[in-house]
Amino acid sequence: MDDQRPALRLVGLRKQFGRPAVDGFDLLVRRGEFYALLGPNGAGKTTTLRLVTGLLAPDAGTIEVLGVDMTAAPAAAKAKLAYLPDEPMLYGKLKPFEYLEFVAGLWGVPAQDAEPRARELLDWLDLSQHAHELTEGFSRGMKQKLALAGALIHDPELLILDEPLTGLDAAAARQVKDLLLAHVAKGGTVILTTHILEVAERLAHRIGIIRQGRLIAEGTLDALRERTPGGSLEDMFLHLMAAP
Ligand SMILES: Nc1ncnc2c1ncn2[C@@H]1O[C@H](COP(=O)(O)OP(=O)(O)OP(=O)(O)O)[C@@H](O)[C@H]1O
Repeated sequence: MDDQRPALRLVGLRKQFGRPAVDGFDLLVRRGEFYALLGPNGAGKTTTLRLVTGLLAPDAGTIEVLGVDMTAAPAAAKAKLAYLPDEPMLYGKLKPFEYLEFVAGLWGVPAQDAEPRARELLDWLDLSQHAHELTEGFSRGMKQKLALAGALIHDPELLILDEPLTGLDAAAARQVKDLLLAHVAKGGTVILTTHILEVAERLAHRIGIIRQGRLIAEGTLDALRERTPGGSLEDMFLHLMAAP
């Protein structure tokens, strides 16, 4: 049955650029999970997300999005997900609503569905008062929030985000976190990378730690903490990074 399929299954995923960036990555994320991927700079997090979202082709391994194979059926697999890159691209000459209409059109969302959804997202992210401004004048955080709205406009089942909270002020970070939690509350799946351990601690059902292109530890916050008795997630993370 469709519902039994994981949101994401990676088996033996590999990609190298001269040297391995993703080096035999296995991962299983269930539907309705909030999964945080942590790892030091250069560990392979962004490359993994770019493989998963079909922006890069793997050298080896399989990627299954809600049961659909990314290599065999890329269009069907991509339709089930949305990707928010760490530096999203907007079209500066569009206003927020025009941008969302444009993205909705790319996904084939009918205008009568796209319009109320766009308004709801702009309201939620506190961007409605900027509805008549061109996005080229937006601050970095405002652009990031609008890009998130664009990612959500076709109501994807799986939402994949690369460092979505970096550079946001406290209010914006709260709006984005609430939106992600709402996505999970209605049955969607969220996978994000973050360097902010507190985000992983507070939001994620499970946390995966990646080092040198491999998943080296994974579990709930409590399960991971047991690996470093008395320690915090930060202690455990630094301990794992320091291991030979
Ligand atoms: N297009 C590319 N060409 C060459 N090397 C690349 C390319 N993309 C990534 N790499 C290399 O792959 C490795 C993993 O990079 P990646 O960006 O996936 O790491 P990351 O975990 O996202 O790091 P960060 O936390 O700094 O964003 C690095 O050694 C990086 O230099």
